[in-house]
Amino acid sequence: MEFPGSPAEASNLYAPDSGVLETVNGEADSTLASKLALVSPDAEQYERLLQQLRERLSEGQGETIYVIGQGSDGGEYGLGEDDMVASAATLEGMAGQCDAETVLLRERSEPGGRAREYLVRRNVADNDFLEVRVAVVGNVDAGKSTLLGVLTHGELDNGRGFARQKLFRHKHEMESGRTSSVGNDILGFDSAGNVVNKPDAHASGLDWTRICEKSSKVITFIDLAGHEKYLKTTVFGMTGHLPDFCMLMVGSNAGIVGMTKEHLGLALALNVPVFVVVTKIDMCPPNVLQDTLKLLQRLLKSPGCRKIPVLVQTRDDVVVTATNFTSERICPIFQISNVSGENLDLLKMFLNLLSARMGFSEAEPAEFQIDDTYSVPGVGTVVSGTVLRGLIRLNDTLLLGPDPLGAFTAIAVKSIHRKRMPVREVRGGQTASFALKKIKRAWIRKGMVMVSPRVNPQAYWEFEAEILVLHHPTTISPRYQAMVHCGSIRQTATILGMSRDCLRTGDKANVHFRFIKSPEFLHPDTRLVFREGRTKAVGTITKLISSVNTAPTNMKTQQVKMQPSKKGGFGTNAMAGQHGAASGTPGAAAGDAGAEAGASSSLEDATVQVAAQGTQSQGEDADKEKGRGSGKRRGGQRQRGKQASQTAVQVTS
Ligand SMILES: Nc1nc2c(ncn2[C@@H]2O[C@H](COP(=O)(O)OP(=O)(O)OP(=O)(O)O)[C@@H](O)[C@H]2O)c(=O)[nH]1
Repeated sequence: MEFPGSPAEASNLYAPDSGVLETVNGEADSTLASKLALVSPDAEQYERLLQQLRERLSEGQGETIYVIGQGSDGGEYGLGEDDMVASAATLEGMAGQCDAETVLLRERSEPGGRAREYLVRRNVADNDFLEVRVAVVGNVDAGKSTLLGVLTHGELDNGRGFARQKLFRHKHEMESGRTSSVGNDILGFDSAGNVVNKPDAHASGLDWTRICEKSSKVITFIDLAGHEKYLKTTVFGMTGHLPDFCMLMVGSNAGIVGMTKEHLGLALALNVPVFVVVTKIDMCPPNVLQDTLKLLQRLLKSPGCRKIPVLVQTRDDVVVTATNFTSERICPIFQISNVSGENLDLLKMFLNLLSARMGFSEAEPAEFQIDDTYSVPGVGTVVSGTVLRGLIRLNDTLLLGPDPLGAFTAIAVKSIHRKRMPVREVRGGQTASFALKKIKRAWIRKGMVMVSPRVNPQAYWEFEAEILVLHHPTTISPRYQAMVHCGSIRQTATILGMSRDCLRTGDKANVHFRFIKSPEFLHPDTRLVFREGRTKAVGTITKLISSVNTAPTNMKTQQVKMQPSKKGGFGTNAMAGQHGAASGTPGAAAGDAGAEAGASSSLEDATVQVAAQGTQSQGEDADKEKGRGSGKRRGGQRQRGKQASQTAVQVTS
């Protein structure tokens, strides 16, 4: 393997004190730290080894890489033949008890004999699989759609656009050969790491359900457009679809051109680990390929990127880079041909070893971020997106919002799909879609969320963020407006103030933003991209600002229209996003919803408006609401979803 990064950095990967392999197999216990630990453990040692393997499998969301013949006790690495056979048998036995499979990834010579690395992957329950999302970016014609066609359909390309035809979604894409929308393609691996995609020659596409049923791990490729005119979509794909990794494609003959740097910068700004795939090596003269690789490595090592580029040429390189990849500094580089198939096996092996970055805890309240909506005949409105945290089960009640007033509506989860497959639950890190009853598609925006009533969701008009201006032709000053991309939120915001008089390229500042259209559900520490034409800035949300009495000026007339509704009970205080908290506590809200469900046995009907941006305590709000007579209030039980939806629409119209 070549380590074009500094030798010190590269060798650190293997150094026992590097933090990467510092405790082999995660073993901190000195009695089990010897390379001989698995040779003939007694009952107690075996139990501890087993326990440790279980923990590592849960930490790795069902998989881990286990090293045999290498201790962390400072002894010489490597085992003799008999000890290796005995250790492998012990590992096999432990894996069996964890309901996991072992696959030998690599064997290497060490001074004391041989050392091996095994992938230990838990067998998943029927209809369950590990999920890893990979955003695919790169300049036009780098071969993105072609590679995805080749990987997911198992047929090589002819160099004239044969493989990509299977992926295009729009007629104009077929004609121009350019991707314009965010596309999804899946590649499934079984527990032994074999690709399970088997396209049906008679059917037009892949049978996703079959792939998911047979897979232990499914890689979802988020295929993003390469052309500059679709950059908005590309940014949305990178922020809204929450990729675990970014695959940057570079045509070896074209080199680092067009949007390549832009896309790399975007991945870096969003802290998404990047690997590079250099395509078309079949048609590229060797000197041109070398130039492209040199430029690429220089770019990756530059102060703006600070990556350690690693050319992946063997299966060993794959294991080392894949297992150290989440450290974010390593940047593996593959050189492939979609036409001859060269090195595609290395890329597939790498993809099989990637594990999702997003952890999951069942105890956390559920949060689902919507990145797309559909109207499905016979089903109604369907929302798709990513579960950011927690667990969502069939029949759970979630709060959907914020609507343009900053309010949330209780809905019941009546059907869940993962990759087009009906399931009973989804958890943090997984993508899913939900059919929503009695909710109009037009009512739902990208960036809305569905959260557990425990979350006490608030919607914010304003926030502060620490911003770095990557590029701006002149200076940015207050009142400047640009599009904020944050998760799946995509809305224009105005700069109300900042910690400097004006901002130029390269400047950092604390900036106060205000959304122009509707309040959003935000979290501090979320990364965001702020862009308008050629202006780009990246940053992190530092503070969410309550917006009591800070309704957007462009809503004033509409607010007046909304106020009287003596019958409807929309008192001024209840104007979410205008006068703070709207109604009862979320707990009360959930309770209301529950009560309604009991009364009408239709939870989807129960609309609950919960607090939006108020500074008042929830208790106070609840009291006020009670004082107004909760039964008829919008926070009350009798407000129907339809009515609320209409209200929401009126306000924006
Ligand atoms: N010879 C050769 N041709 C390739 C290879 N990969 C892709 N191509 C060809 O390159 C052209 C462009 O490939 P695409 O997959 O459409 O490129 P893209 O990056 O998806 O482009 P956009 O969708 O516009 O962003 C097609 O004609 C492919 O057949 C390769 O490895 N070798």
